[in-house]
Amino acid sequence: MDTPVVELKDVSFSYGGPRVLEKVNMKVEKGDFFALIGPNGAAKTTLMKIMVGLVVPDEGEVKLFGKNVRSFRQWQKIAYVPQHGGQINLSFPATVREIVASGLFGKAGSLKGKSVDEAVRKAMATVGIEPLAARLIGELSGGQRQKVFLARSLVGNPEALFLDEPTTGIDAESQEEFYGLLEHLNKEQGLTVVMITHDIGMACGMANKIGCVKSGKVDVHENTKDVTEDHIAEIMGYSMKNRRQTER
Ligand SMILES: Nc1ncnc2c1ncn2[C@@H]1O[C@H](COP(=O)(O)OP(=O)(O)OP(=O)(O)O)[C@@H](O)[C@H]1O
Repeated sequence: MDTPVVELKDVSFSYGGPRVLEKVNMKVEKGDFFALIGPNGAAKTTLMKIMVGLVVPDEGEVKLFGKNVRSFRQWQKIAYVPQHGGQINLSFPATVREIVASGLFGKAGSLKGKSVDEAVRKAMATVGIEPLAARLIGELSGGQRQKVFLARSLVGNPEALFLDEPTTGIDAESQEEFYGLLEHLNKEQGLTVVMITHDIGMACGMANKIGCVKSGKVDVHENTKDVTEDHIAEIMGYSMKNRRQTER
């Protein structure tokens, strides 16, 4: 079997107070579409930051592609899209093309001139935003902006993509389109996807593994086709009212 993309062993973490994660053990395998779900404040974002090496756990071991997560070489293989694209300043006069190209920062290596243009063009074409290339990022709709962030994360040709609630605040139609893109990248191109979401329906329908984060632990469900939406909602303690709110 291939080396896992991410492997956590007995990982614990606190921000100074009580532990938000307690002896977490889990693996993300190559080709997984891994959905992380859980109530607000359950530590999903913290867990993802630990996976990509942005937060160092107090205890335990984190490996990315079998090596120490803090190794710069390992970071070259992944892309991380934080919530709201990392609170980018929308009044900054950057074009879509420039934002996508910024995804090559620190990764371009031997890419020069034409190769950079080609990589940027390819990433924009993959998510269907070529017609927006010269538009300013602040002029776009939420759904269009999410596609720009996705293109920026793909431009460095990552092996794994980590997305923190990428469809928050965008309309249902744009969400569907965005999930379709992710499914294509995962199934057709073998990209490993780890995604935090509040959309249980999507998680059950698309992911092959669901990690339920609650009370400092992560409960992983495989064969998600056998796991019903209601079952997951019950485990997570989501009321029907909450589910309707989060799925909007
Ligand atoms: N920088 C920080 N300093 C102190 N506490 C923090 C910090 N970041 C998060 N926390 C706390 O850690 C816990 C987990 O937060 P985290 O953002 O990881 O949860 P989450 O599951 O992603 O939540 P949400 O679904 O609301 O985004 C929360 O109680 C939060 O208040």
